[in-house]
Amino acid sequence: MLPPGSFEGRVAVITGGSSGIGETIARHLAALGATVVLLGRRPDALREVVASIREAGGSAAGFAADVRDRERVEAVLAEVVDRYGRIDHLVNNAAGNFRVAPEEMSPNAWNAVVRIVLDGSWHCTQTVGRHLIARGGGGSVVSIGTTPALFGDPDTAHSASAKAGVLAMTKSLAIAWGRHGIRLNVVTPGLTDDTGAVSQLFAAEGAYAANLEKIPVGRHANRDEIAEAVTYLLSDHAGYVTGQNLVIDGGRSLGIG
Ligand SMILES: CCC/C=C/C(=O)SCCNC(=O)CCNC(=O)[C@H](O)C(C)(C)COP(=O)([O-])OP(=O)([O-])OC[C@H]1O[C@@H](n2cnc3c(N)ncnc32)[C@H](O)[C@@H]1OP(=O)([O-])[O-]
Ligand SMILES: NC(=O)C1=CN([C@@H]2O[C@H](COP(=O)(O)OP(=O)(O)OC[C@H]3O[C@@H](n4cnc5c(N)ncnc54)[C@H](OP(=O)(O)O)[C@@H]3O)[C@@H](O)[C@H]2O)C=CC1
Repeated sequence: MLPPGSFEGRVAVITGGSSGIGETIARHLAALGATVVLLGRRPDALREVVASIREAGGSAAGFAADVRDRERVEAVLAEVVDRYGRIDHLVNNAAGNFRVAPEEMSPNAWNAVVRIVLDGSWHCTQTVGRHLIARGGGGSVVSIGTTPALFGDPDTAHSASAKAGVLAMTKSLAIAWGRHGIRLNVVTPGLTDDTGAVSQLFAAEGAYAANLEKIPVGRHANRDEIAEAVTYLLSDHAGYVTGQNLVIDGGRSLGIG
């Protein structure tokens, strides 16, 4: 969608870039000329995706890091700046989620998800933001949201609450850092094929088909459709867009709100 070379000379960090939507975002950014840096917990998964992006002619590196670990996040991002001289873009994509009734959720279960989604996004965003401000500004951040953050979901209150926090963080920092030329936005996908969400949340018999029934356009999203929106919002073509939430759910949430 974007002209070739749109991210030439840029460095983009993608958390959870070793699978699902994050992997596809990384592939799109690399194809548009960015050096992509992937963060995730599993080194083998990172190695595989990095090798495949390089085979396709892209520039990529992977760092094993749990985004909940502030010290590790700071150390990795400092190493990225040392190695490449800059970070221009951040995609807060790493997430954890599972279905559990709120009255049955243990404190650890709540924390596991909130610390990945909300704390992890904060650790990465503040660290990258400080780098961007120190270098004189510019740059952009996209965080991946979820429709339950807007409308609620009884089975994923931890994820919905954390993602609502990420949306509020995005709007707050968009105001704070606008004068530094730093833009922050959210992309909120509906259920997207070939991702952890499908296996993690829609594995029960009939759940995937039942969800399909609720979508006006009659199908689930594909990973490229989400990645294209993310690359647009990260790019200079979206230079006047900040603090916004782009919902890409085939009309699923229409009539709910
Ligand atoms: C429309 C679609 C929207 C999609 C949105 C998405 O985000 S899709 C993205 C989908 N992708 C992913 O989710 C991929 C990444 N996901 C993950 O890594 C794991 O699912 C994680 C989030 C649990 C984190 O792992 P970890 O190693 O840090 O955690 P841990 O194993 O140590 O457990 C911590 C606590 O949670 C408890 N608990 C766990 N499962 C369940 C359950 N089903 N039921 C109840 N509780 C559960 C567990 O018992 C423990 O509590 P306890 O017993 O101590 O009181
Ligand atoms: N797929 C969908 O239908 C939808 C997805 N979303 C959102 O899109 C994003 C991607 O989802 P999806 O592609 O399904 O996810 P996947 O489960 O396929 O991938 C999640 C990625 O995040 C990484 N990750 C998880 N926990 C951590 C952590 N603590 N630190 C670092 N990395 C971590 C995983 O790597 P590793 O395990 O190696 O750490 C993996 O690469 C998420 O933010 C999700 O909430 C929103 C709505 C719908």
